Amino acid sequence: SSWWSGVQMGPPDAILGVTEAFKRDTNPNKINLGVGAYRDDNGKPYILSCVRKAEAQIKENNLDKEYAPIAGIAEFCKRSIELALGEGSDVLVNGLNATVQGISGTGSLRIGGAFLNGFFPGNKTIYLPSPSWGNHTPIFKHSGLEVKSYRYYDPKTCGLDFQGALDDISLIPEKSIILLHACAHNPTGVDPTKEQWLELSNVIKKKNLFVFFDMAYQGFATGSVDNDAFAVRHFVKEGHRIALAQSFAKNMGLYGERAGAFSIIANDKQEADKVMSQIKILIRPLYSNPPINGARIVAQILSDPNLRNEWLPEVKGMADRIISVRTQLRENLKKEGSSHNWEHITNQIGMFCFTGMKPDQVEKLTKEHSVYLTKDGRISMAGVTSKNVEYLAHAMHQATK
Ligand SMILES: Cc1[nH+]cc(COP(=O)(O)O)c(/C=N/[C@@H](CC(=O)O)C(=O)O)c1O
Repeated sequence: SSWWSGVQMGPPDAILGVTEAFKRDTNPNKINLGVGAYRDDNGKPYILSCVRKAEAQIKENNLDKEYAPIAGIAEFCKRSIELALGEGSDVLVNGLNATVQGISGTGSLRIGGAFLNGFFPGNKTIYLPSPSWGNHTPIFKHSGLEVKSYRYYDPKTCGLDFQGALDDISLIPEKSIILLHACAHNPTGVDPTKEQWLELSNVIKKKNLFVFFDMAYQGFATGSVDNDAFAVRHFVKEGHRIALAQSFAKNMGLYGERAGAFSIIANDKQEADKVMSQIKILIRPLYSNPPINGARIVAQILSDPNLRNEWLPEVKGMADRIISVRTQLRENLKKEGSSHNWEHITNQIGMFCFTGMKPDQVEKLTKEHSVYLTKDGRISMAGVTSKNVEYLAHAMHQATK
């Protein structure tokens, strides 16, 4: 018999598998609202013009193809953490951060999980919001951490269960790890208000919990990289020594380039250097050193004032298109005569709308209307355009009336 006769067929990925099913559908009206990847108003993937210009400049530099350092391209790391914390941040001035390049957001979270599993002195359990991005649980379980959750989403209001979150957080054993989505919560699109972030910071500090921020959408939620970093910057200002995973997949459209960063903020420079040395030791046997192309593009854009000033309006443009299709979808559902309250479609923020549709309604939407979305009723608003929003509203009304 074969070595592998015991291997079972695994299920398709809950998110990426939706796109596979979408590709097989021959219906010309089909709509892919699965993967959180931006599309323009013609439903096409979008390459930012600042990215094209950065690539041209890089090409002119005739750079070699040597290995990057284990920690990645230094300029990329410096510019990434600077984007997150803001240029004047004390942390950067005092060199308290240990920042490495990760394989996009996923790889940065994974390095983080591995580091925490190896060195976290407290309770090696990470508490995720309920629900959270589908890949968070496997990432942290593979890292060796125990995974638990705290209440976050309120299905009754399709909004934040703030009191539930506070109640659950106050029950988390001290010195545990808590994961927070910095902005544009996935899959719900529900973010705490600024006041609620202040309260969360106080409760989490009182409970002496360690914060791991996942910031995969900086600039993509409100269109402002500074607004979207509010929570991260507030927590750091309040003295939380956080871990942070960043991704440039969405806000620079670098999905397949896999550009991301992982940071630990230490108490002093010496501690940061020791932490950095241990993170490098765990990266080396994982993938040795990261891919250079995406990091070079990000470093070029963030370090060249002209490119950076071209990027900011482009990321705002993507955020604004998402906000406008939210309004259009809600208006068209009203036109369809839907009796449901769809206010959450415009209250929610970022790439996703957590529609509240049940699995059987999702099933109908896909089977009868060729609209593809994840079973939890999450739709990637990036897949909605001014051309397909009426069709979508009609289909959603038929599936939910
Ligand atoms: C919250 C969050 N964190 C990290 C990532 C990782 O992205 P990366 O491409 O590794 O930088 C994603 C991607 N989310 C979308 C794509 C995916 O599932 O991989 C999604 O939810 O559709 C997130 O939504």
